[in-house]
Amino acid sequence: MGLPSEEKQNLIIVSNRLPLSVKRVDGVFQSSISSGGLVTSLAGLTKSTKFQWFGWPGIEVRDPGDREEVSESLAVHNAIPIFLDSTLAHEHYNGFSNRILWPILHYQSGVTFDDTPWQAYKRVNELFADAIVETAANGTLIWVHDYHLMLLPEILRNRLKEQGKSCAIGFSLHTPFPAGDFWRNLPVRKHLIEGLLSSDLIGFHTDEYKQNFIDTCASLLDARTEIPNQIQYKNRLVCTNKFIVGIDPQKFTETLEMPKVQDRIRTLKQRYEGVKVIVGVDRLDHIKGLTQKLSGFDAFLDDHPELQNKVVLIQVAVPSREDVKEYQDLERDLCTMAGKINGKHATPEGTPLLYMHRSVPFEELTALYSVADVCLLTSTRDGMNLVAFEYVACQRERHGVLVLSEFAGASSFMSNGSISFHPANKTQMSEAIFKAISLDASERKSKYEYLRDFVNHNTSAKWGQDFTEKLSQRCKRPDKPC
Ligand SMILES: O=P(O)(O)OC[C@H]1O[C@H](O[C@H]2O[C@H](CO)[C@@H](O)[C@H](O)[C@H]2O)[C@H](O)[C@@H](O)[C@@H]1O
Ligand SMILES: O=c1ccn([C@@H]2O[C@H](COP(=O)(O)OP(=O)(O)O)[C@@H](O)[C@H]2O)c(=O)[nH]1
Repeated sequence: MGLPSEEKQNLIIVSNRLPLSVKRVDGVFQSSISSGGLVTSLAGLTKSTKFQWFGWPGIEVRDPGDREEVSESLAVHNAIPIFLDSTLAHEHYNGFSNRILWPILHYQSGVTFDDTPWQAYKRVNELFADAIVETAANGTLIWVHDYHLMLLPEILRNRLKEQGKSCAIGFSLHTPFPAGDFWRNLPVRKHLIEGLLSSDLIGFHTDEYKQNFIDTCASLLDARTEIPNQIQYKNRLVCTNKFIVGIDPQKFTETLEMPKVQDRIRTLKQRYEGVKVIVGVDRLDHIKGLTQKLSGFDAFLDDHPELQNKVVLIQVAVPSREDVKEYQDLERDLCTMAGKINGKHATPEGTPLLYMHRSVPFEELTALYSVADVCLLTSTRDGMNLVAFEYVACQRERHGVLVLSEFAGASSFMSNGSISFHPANKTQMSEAIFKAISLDASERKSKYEYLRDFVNHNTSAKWGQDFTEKLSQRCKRPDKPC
């Protein structure tokens, strides 16, 4: 299945972050793979679908010659940079997207609105539209991703019309969409929803996020929403649906088979012989519930003195959004907590917590997933959480246990094969960890098999095919009910 081959050539993907982030080291441009689940999910599509990927390269490049050099190096990966000056990029990405919009989408209170970053957000969405309209041809499918670009569908639709072009526009939100009154915290909420409603198809990770969005359209804009998955607004019909984002499980299986990864697995197994390994991999972000995780682990160590030196938590906290004060404060708090936990529970034989504040290369990550008996994910809210999928993809041998917060989007699909808990309840977290390390082999196997089938079925390739196929149908029959 998937798009007919001529349409595969004609897909544009747009996200704030490109798969490669560019840096200048000693005057030379270098690119490295970007972090985070959005890049993982879209990169997983590249095997099955051909597309051009527009986004911000992560660096300011002013000189035209330099811009050409960066563009050429990214073109090899079908990536097209949209250059932004650093103040504008900062206000858009850190100022509005990550200090205002991101917390509201994740039910965090106390957000203060400010007009300067909002103006930057609008400007960046316009600059993205300008760049895309240049390249898009009549009939191109344009698939826009995430909260940094919520105004883009409307601006794009207007610009394309001015140029006499007609393209189907799809939008996927990678975060939750909040329920009830929460969205009201944002004074510019109406602009953003209207921006999205110029799409033909809007995708969410779960039914809950989709329904929250539909309810907001009805209450805020008086849009007609009686027919399931359908929003009628200003004479346009917009379809919404759940599309399950995933990973490329084969990439993990193949990496695990590499001799050097097998060597690394052997070394780690020897190092942790007789010790239960719990792994956590999260961007350093409030939504990942990292302070809750460390408190819960501390409670677990208090509750089980008999397990001293027999359990270790290896927590990878991937640096993220480091220019935002709230993220800097969180980093400091975590460092302090990690020190206190080890101060309290360490023995001459070792420390129970290994806290790593850095990125981990992919091969090391797969080895780490593979040797872990438990994966502990404690998100207070999380669009999906692809780490949960990745852990399962590396558990063919061990049948390790996923301990997953009920607030991760992934929990709506994976709760049957995992141990679910409320991240604000450290007693529950401690009990969940204990249960995970105590499950017998047959219980672990049946949970693993359930999750394996889910992860192998819901791949990133399938996600991309399902969405683009639906979008292409909308393009041909825009008035057809969803
Ligand atoms: O681009 P960054 O600011 O470095 O942040 C990384 C990404 O974080 C968010 O990821 C989300 O998408 C994942 C895949 O759908 C999902 O599993 C996860 O729950 C989300 O948090 C953000 O939405 C992306 O735009 C960022 O690129
Ligand atoms: O050093 C690392 C460790 C992990 N990841 C990847 O970051 C993604 C995290 O995605 P998830 O959906 O769990 O959350 P997000 O960070 O997007 O909110 C996963 O694919 C991880 O493999 C990464 O980019 N760098």
